Amino acid sequence: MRLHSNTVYGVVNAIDEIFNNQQYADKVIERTLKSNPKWGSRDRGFIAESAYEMVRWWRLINEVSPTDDLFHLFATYWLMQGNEVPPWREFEGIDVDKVKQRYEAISSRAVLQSIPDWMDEMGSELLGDKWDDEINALNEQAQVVIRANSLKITREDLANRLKEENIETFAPKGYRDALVLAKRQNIFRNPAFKEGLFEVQDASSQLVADALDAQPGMRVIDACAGAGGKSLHLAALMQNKGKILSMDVEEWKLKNTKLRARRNGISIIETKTIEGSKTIKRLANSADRLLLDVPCSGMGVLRRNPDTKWKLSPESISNVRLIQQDILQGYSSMVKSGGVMIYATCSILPTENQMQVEQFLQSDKGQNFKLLEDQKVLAHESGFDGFYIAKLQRK
Ligand SMILES: C[S@@+](CC[C@H](N)C(=O)[O-])C[C@H]1O[C@@H](n2cnc3c(N)ncnc32)[C@H](O)[C@@H]1O
Repeated sequence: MRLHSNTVYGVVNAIDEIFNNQQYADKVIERTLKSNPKWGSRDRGFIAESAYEMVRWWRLINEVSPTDDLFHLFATYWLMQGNEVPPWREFEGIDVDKVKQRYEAISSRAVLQSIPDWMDEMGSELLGDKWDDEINALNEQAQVVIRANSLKITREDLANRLKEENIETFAPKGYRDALVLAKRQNIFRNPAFKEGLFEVQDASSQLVADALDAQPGMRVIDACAGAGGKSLHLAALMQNKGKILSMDVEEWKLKNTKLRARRNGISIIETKTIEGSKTIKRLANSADRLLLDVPCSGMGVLRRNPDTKWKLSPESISNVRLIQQDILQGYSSMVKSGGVMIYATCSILPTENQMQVEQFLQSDKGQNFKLLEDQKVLAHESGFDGFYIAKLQRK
């Protein structure tokens, strides 16, 4: 593939923003693409993919590159992808053989997998034999998965409709509404998306609403609803009958939920910003089903958000674990006796998952609950994101 200097500069500038100005990768890439409307879809694809891959392999690239100059780092990345580097002034000092030698001399798993040492130690300690395969899988590029909005279309009809537009998909087994795109592409501009026929949602994430077993007519609370991905899925499973209260501490996220609900043809979602413990207390014993899709480290979704590797720390994981336990303790009272609660994370770490549930069950509040089942979804076993889903019932 031939390199073009304007797009390489685009990648290098984006990387500069991400690492030297501590900006979020997805926001920087979105801004870069927006500010250059003349770039065609190939150029956009090149910039987004190269920037994400450089973020993913940042530690390894830095180890192998002759210097920390951003063009040298880009050239190292480019060579490591099996490409050739053109004789540009920016790439002077790059010696292909030396890059190869430096790469071959590395034996540390943390460097080869391009993760911080602490993350490798934590993963190995908590996941044992499974860590090697898991971190390998978490470094792969994520597939684009969509969920057919069953309120408007069946999965089969959606697949046929996309096929008419030359978008090939396949239906993974075990996920009733999921379709995987055969080729990665930006699907948000597709008219079917604007008509609310599908949402982009990983297959593992689609297991969460399914596990809650919400029936039409029920009263459901999604207490950490964010931009509403799971609320929308719940509404579809409930055939848009009953009531879903989508709550979050961040009001702006709930605004997004409302917009998405309208596009999806959903009328049963009401949103409420959590102002404090009073908001929760007022809802005691009110829900047939309660979803706690809690904030987490995101260690199960590193494929989608590779910059998480560089933003997390053992301290930030300890902090989020405190919030998770607080949410379990404080929010579980909203479910009625006999009702079902799901505790879910997009993490693969047992400390955020089964150990949190065990701690809850051993606490005073947890005495009222029993664990029905839990799913520990690992990326290397499922082929999709890493998730944890525990189903508990209030006695
Ligand atoms: C994993 S995300 C939720 C994703 C969302 N359910 C979806 O499917 O798109 C966790 C959410 O919890 C919210 N959050 C953080 N602390 C919270 C708290 N104490 N109570 C409720 N929500 C909280 C965050 O703002 C974030 O939107």
